[in-house]
Formats: sequence, C-alpha cells, structure tokens
Amino acid sequence: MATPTAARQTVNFITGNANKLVEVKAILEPAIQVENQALDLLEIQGTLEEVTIDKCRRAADLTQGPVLVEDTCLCFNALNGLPGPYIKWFMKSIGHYGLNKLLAAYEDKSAKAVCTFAYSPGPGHEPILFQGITDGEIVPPRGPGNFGWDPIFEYEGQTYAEMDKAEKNKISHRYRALEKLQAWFAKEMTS
Ligand SMILES: O=c1nc[nH]c2c1ncn2[C@H]1C[C@H](O)[C@@H](COP(=O)(O)OP(=O)(O)OP(=O)(O)O)O1
Ligand SMILES: [Mg+2]
Repeated sequence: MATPTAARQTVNFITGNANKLVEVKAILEPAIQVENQALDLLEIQGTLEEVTIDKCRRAADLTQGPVLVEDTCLCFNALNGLPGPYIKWFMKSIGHYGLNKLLAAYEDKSAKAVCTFAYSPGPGHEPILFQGITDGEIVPPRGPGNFGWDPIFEYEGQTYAEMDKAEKNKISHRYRALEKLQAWFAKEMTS
C-alpha cells in the first residue's frame, strides 16, 4: 500500500520533449509528482544504456540535484537494432516514408520501441536504469502525426498514433519502463 510519504514523492524529469512529459505525468501522477526542466542535454554515441547513463550524469551535474531522464530508441530487427538511439536524427532527415523505405529490402518489418529511464539521487551517484520494451511492426503512417514515429509503429493492429492516449499509456515502452520505476520507488519509500 502507498504510504503518505510515497504519495509526496517527486521527480525532476529532465527532457526537452513536451510529448514525453505529458505521457510521463499521465502514467506517474498522482503517486509520483513530476516536475520538469527542459534542458538540452548533449547525447553521446553508444549503446542505449551508455547514452542514457551519460545523459543522466550530465543532468545531475547541471541541476546539482536528483534527476530523471529517459532515452527512447526505435530498433528495427532486420537492421540489428538500428536506428536505435539515433532514431531522432533519422526521423528528422528521412521521416516516416524514409523509415519505411529503409525496410523495403527486408521481409521482416518488426521493430522494438525501447524506453530507458535513468534516475540519479544527485551528482556523483551511479544512475539506476529502468527499461521497457514494446514489440511492433513498422507500417506506412496512420493517425495523427504530432508525436515522433507514433504513426508508423503498429502494435496489435493499431499504430500508436491511432490509439487514444490512455490506451497507448497502458502498453507502451514508456509505461513498461515506468512500471519498474514505480515499483522501485515504492520499495525505497518503505525501506
Ligand atoms: O513514444 C514515442 N512515440 C513516438 N516517438 C517518440 C516516442 N518517444 C520518443 N519519440 C521520438 C522523439 C525523438 O525523435 C526520438 C527519441 O529521442 P530522445 O533523445 O529520446 O528524445 P528527445 O531528444 O526528443 O527528448 P530528450 O530531451 O528527452 O532527449 O524518438
Ligand atoms: Mg534527446
């Protein structure tokens, strides 16, 4: 059971992406209050874990306090996980149709949406990771195009963009990662 202390738990989620913030608030609140600083954090090259850990350390150093960050990857199975952490730059340069064309040479259109959160209690602390994965297919865009690659990621017959928000937030990579974070916070609060 949530204790009154757990109900007052707050995280400072560092992201410049307003859509991420809306989803994280919808999933965590009211159990965990979500504050936000929209800092533009430098992102290194590396595995998804390395990218997220480094981002978290930078955020803790910049704010001199406890922080939560996340990095989102879209991994095409036919391409051994690429574009992965570089999906943002692929989206910007080739868009939804270009991403579909990348898979034209392959029968396998399956992909993984991966969300890796990192929490740090403050500068100098080792970030703690919480990862969530949702398996889907890459399809030509369907649905509203206001959040990244939502229109081309299909899960059980519907693209993320076609789902209503509450529905996406029950099965998404972000939700699955935050489920783990919530369990960890609940344990920390009672220990
Ligand atoms: O659920 C999602 N559905 C569709 N698209 C998504 C989702 N989540 C992230 N995205 C996009 C945003 C960015 O193009 C890339 C991840 O890059 P990523 O560096 O993690 O995000 P960002 O730079 O926008 O925000 P941040 O300030 O937190 O780093 O995939
Ligand atoms: Mg980013």
